[in-house]
Amino acid sequence: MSGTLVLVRHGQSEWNKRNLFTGWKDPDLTELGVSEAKAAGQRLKAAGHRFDIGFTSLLVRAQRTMTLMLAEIGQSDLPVTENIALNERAYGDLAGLDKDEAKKNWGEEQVHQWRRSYDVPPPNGESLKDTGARVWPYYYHTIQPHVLRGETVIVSAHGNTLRAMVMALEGMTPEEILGYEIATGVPIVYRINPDSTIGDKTVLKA
Ligand SMILES: O=C(O)[C@@H](CO)OP(=O)(O)O
Repeated sequence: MSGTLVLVRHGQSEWNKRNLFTGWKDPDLTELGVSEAKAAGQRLKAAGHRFDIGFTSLLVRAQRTMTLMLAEIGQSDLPVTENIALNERAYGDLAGLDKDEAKKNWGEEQVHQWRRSYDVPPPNGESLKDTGARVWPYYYHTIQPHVLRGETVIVSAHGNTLRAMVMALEGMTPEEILGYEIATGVPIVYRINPDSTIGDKTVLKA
């Protein structure tokens, strides 16, 4: 029996709106972020998903997105595990800086490398590879066993932790992940076969 894995990036945060590097900082959702989370829940409900377990990070934007989605689905009592492994990539010295200011200071190409490359870490922060080094074991040891048992699993996390997960799930190369973006509040639904291959993928856009 195949299992289902749903990945959702949190709704817009205060710092997404202000264009600031966020990482492990802990801003809340904006009003738009709250609506995005509710809309994601409504789309999951309309697609008929009922969850067996949820996973999220220690950061309020991902936790609140999970709570808002589950309320829409009518599953506010779902067991949800919170783990630091799903926290956003640590942005080091960039956390709290304006993304456009950073481009002016260090140049567009350098900032793009820090934000989207596989293995170039921002100063004192994590590269995507470093982030993957904590996300992948957590996925394979803790999340995937539920999916392979045929359960339906929801993960509410962050742009770069989800990029790391998608990279592993889809077998993307470092070049392919460079151009891959994950939108806020748009569920990505994978049906996963018992041998861990992907059956199909659906993106629940508005
Ligand atoms: O600031 C951050 O933590 C992330 C996600 O918003 O930014 P980006 O991946 O776009 O560099």
